[in-house]
Amino acid sequence: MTKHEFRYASHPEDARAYGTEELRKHFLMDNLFEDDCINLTYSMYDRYIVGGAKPRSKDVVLETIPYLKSENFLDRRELGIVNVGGKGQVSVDGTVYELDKKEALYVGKGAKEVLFKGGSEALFYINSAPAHKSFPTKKVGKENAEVINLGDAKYANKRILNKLIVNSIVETCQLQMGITELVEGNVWNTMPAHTHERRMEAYFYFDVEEGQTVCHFMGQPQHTRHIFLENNQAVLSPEWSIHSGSGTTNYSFIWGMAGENLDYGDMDTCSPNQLR
Ligand SMILES: O=C(O)C(=O)C[C@H](O)C(=O)CO
Ligand SMILES: [Zn+2]
Repeated sequence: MTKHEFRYASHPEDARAYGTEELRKHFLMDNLFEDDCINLTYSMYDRYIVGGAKPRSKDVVLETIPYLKSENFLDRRELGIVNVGGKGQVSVDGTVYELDKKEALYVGKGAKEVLFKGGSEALFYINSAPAHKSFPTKKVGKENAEVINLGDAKYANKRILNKLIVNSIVETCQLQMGITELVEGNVWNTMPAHTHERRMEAYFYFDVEEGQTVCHFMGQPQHTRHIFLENNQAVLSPEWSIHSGSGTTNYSFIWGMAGENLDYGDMDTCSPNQLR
């Protein structure tokens, strides 16, 4: 069963007035994984879809949702999947792909059936963006990732960034996805923070130790707000917003984005002491 929610986009000046509940209502996605379901949030930020598939006692098929007005989910879209649970399988039009934890699958526009195989402990995190062209479906294993070491233990932000679905590895129309892993003893991601008016972004936090939390910072650099996230929760980052976080432990997160360009390095960075 494929369930869906809808989120409008917010003007940054309106978002400044949001309190805790409104911030959570508009930006947080806290119910991604439900047994034998696919839970999707369709956002008006670049019409990006964020979701999760948790097949357990049966196979689960990605169904079209009313906002698409298309016969199949991928008639006019592309899809990125990252497994954050135990080893699992995804079948695309009958071809089966094995995904270990932290491995990704890109599915191009035009695929008719995406099926998440039941009977495993897999948890599939999903991002999707509109697509104008069909690129081949491709698995991106750990060995294919582009790995970058970032940060410094002195600033508590030492982390390993794994580019997975980026155009140097797999051709896509808009979608870019990857995993950043905080090294033990480090807690700050994406600090110095940045915005990119050309692209929206979504962050999904996982491998957060039980009982711990991540404080995600958002908002315009001069008007920041925060949302606390638990394990396996995601947050939308509008094009005008920073997206950075600090945990009470180290953790990992998946970043995914879409918009005007495919240039990962296109960021407007702000130094920590410029933030308000
Ligand atoms: O740790 C980081 O820094 C990131 O992972 C940054 C994200 O990849 C990002 O925000 C890309 O725009
Ligand atoms: Zn970013």
